[in-house]
Amino acid sequence: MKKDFRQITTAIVLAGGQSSRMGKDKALLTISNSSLLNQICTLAQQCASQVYIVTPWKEKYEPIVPTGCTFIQETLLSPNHDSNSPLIGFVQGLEQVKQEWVLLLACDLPRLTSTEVKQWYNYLPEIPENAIALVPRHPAGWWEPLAGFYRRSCLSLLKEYLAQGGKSFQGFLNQHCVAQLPISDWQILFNCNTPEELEIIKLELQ
Ligand SMILES: Nc1nc2c(ncn2[C@@H]2O[C@H](COP(=O)(O)OP(=O)(O)OP(=O)(O)O)[C@@H](O)[C@H]2O)c(=O)[nH]1
Ligand SMILES: [Mg+2]
Repeated sequence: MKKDFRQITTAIVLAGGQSSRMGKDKALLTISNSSLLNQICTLAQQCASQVYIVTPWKEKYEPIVPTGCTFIQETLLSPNHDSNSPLIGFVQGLEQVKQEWVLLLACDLPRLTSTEVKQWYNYLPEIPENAIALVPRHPAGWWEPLAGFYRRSCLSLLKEYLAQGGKSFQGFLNQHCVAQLPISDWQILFNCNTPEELEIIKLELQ
């Protein structure tokens, strides 16, 4: 019987950054009457059998996320900082995952659709056993790590990487066998980081 990868995939949504370029919390930005965090969680629920939201600020987001999502309380590792990093948030989330695959998503991807993500699943059965992830790679060479799939089993490699002083997804992914997730239209991964980018997206989607 054909394996249903959605049944063995947990989505992790990261919602813990400083939004310093935006100047206000990106997760709470509203486009077409719902917040970016609500939109990405809704998409995640349509694409995976379980949805985790990793954040240090559960109380702030609880009222705005769809029923059925589970919060993972992130521990801040440095008392001098209000946030960790996407990589550390991911590791803390991954520690709770029981399923074989994780669909990792940032909260600031307003053009991403569930239709697109469901198509990505078609590539999962094809990827080699030794590939730890299936992630888009921009033609210029960098990875788009916050919109892709990871094997749960890469947790030990991630911890090793952090223990050796590694900090970035780019550095981590460059060290390992990673399958490239084909993206036909890069606009779909448009990242809404600044007020100017928010204006563009509001004009387009509202
Ligand atoms: N859980 C968690 N998520 C994070 C953390 N840092 C960033 N993120 C998330 O990772 C995604 C992409 O991060 P960025 O676009 O760099 O967001 P940011 O760090 O808030 O924004 P800038 O301060 O402008 O760089 C967003 O969904 C953030 O909420 C973190 O320490 N913990
Ligand atoms: Mg971003």
